[in-house]
Amino acid sequence: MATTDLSHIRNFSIVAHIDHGKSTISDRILEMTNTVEERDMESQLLDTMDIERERGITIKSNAVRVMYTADDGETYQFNLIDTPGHVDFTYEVSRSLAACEGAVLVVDATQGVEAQTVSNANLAMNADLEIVPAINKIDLPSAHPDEVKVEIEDELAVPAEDAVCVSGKTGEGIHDLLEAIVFLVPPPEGDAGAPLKALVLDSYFDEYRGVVAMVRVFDGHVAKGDELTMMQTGQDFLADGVGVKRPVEVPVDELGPGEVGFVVTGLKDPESVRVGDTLTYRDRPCAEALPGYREAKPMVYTGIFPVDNKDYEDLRDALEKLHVNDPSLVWEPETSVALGFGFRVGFLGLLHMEVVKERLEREFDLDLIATSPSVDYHVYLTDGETTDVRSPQDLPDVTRIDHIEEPYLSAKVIVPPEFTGAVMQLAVEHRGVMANMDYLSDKSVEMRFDIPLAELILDFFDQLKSRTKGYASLDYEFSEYRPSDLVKLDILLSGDDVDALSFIVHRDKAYTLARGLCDKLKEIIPRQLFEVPIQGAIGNKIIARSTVKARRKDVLAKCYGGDISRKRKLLEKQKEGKKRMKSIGSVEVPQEAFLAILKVDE
Ligand SMILES: Nc1nc2c(ncn2[C@@H]2O[C@H](COP(=O)(O)OP(=O)(O)OP(=O)(O)O)[C@@H](O)[C@H]2O)c(=O)[nH]1
Repeated sequence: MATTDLSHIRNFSIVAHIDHGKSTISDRILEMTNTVEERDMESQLLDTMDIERERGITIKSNAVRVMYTADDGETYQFNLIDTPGHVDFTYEVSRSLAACEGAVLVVDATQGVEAQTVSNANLAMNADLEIVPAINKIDLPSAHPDEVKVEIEDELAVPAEDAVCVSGKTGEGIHDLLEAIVFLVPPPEGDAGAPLKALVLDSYFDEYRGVVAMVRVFDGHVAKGDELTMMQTGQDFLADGVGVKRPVEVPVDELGPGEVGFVVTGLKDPESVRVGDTLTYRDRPCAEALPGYREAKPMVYTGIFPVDNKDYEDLRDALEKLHVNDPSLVWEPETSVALGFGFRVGFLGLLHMEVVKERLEREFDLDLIATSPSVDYHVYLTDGETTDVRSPQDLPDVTRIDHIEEPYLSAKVIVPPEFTGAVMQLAVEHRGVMANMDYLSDKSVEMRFDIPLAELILDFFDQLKSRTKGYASLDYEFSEYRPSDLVKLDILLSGDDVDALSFIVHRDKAYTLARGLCDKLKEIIPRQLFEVPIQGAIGNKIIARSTVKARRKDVLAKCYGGDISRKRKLLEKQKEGKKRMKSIGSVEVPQEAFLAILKVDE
């Protein structure tokens, strides 16, 4: 396959608020351009990870080449880049946009503009992309596309006369959308004769081929056998192959200016290829590297420990491999008296944390325990020093602390007016302070408030959804560090302090949370052969307690001697349960106990 003339290439992303239908529209595009035979069509083709399919969400961006023969008779090469919609993955969206000239902005015709629609539209505009609005789900009876057009113009300042009305479900309007892409998205520019200049959009590790880099070529060409270098890391290598995804991998002779595809590097060290780096010729490098990406800053930290301590090295290895295609992941070793050796891992948000933990368990077959999430506290000591504390157990003794500062966010919630009271109350319960409130239209209100990140990572999002019947949408960004009256709450099991269960909390909430947590742990920790007192303490002061009563009977006592197979089954069941347990002193503690704080209803 030769490279395509620049005027016949269109590179675009599809961006939207979560669940507005990006993946469904991408599927229809693949189907209608015969990229995928109908019989091979499964839904959410671009969501390749199991977790993505099961949860119906997109986590990673994905780039696919589609050939489209337009009404003008010409065949165009579309490089379609699917992006995630959840606020945790905004970073991934901005990466994809750097490779495009246009963005299809999908807005659900029943929901209208939501918080992530606004921020994604802004990202696309800041990247100077041509925006093609697409109003989706017009097959639904509750669709109100004309009102959504007005919202797009008023709230996003994007002209909506060109907005295409589509249904990802029935395929209606998808043809018009493809035509709009041809006409509205500008073709890429690039110099075919210049030395190679390509942006690494993403990379992943393959057991057999080493690191595979997804790239967007800006100038020059790349082909199998080229001697290349990564400008940031200085890593040289020989291109082992180049190709495109359709969405299965198809080798091509070369990738030229404006094209998107993959380069097999053969490199075994995942660290040698960084997303955002510039790929060029070793002996004839381009004059300067592409701007690259802003580093993603982790917001949430948690301890991750192998259930079985001998898996520690495997866990480190797995983190290194995941890091190749998720550069936002950071970690450092952490030791816990209760859980042994593990890592303190930084994430972009709670969903990111869940996804990483699940990928580690599934893709690398590890049994893991995650401890309750924490933020990065700035602790000012009486001796004038400051220290960053990301794990409650690292908090210095109170006598050494002058004051503590915690990160605050500026949060934006968009809701129908009838829910403003509920949102305000929720915000106050989470130490939020209202900054302002704006009527975007008579159907939606934008509320802005300052709120500590630590509050948002507990159960804020779930509560927001349930108290607004799912109508509210949330977006947030870091604002500043502010002083807070924070204390460390310790949890003692049978009188022993369990470091992995302690957490940092605002003093005003310590009593309620301690009581809630002791009660929750009492439900979670199974009865043992002896009584287990659970206590919550600040320093030496016990502020809450509960007790797990002793178990009276042995499981086997149920089967009166004879039936051996039944006996074996019961023992096996018990063993299965044990795998997910961790012995803390003499107490068997299940995995959920370490995340119980997320489930305490205040
Ligand atoms: N009725 C109807 N449902 C649709 C349409 N498009 C998508 N859906 C449904 O809306 C839900 C979300 O669609 P997705 O394509 O997964 O949304 P997404 O924007 O890719 O979501 P993320 O990848 O998680 O950000 C799914 O249940 C789809 O079946 C449509 O045109 N009509």
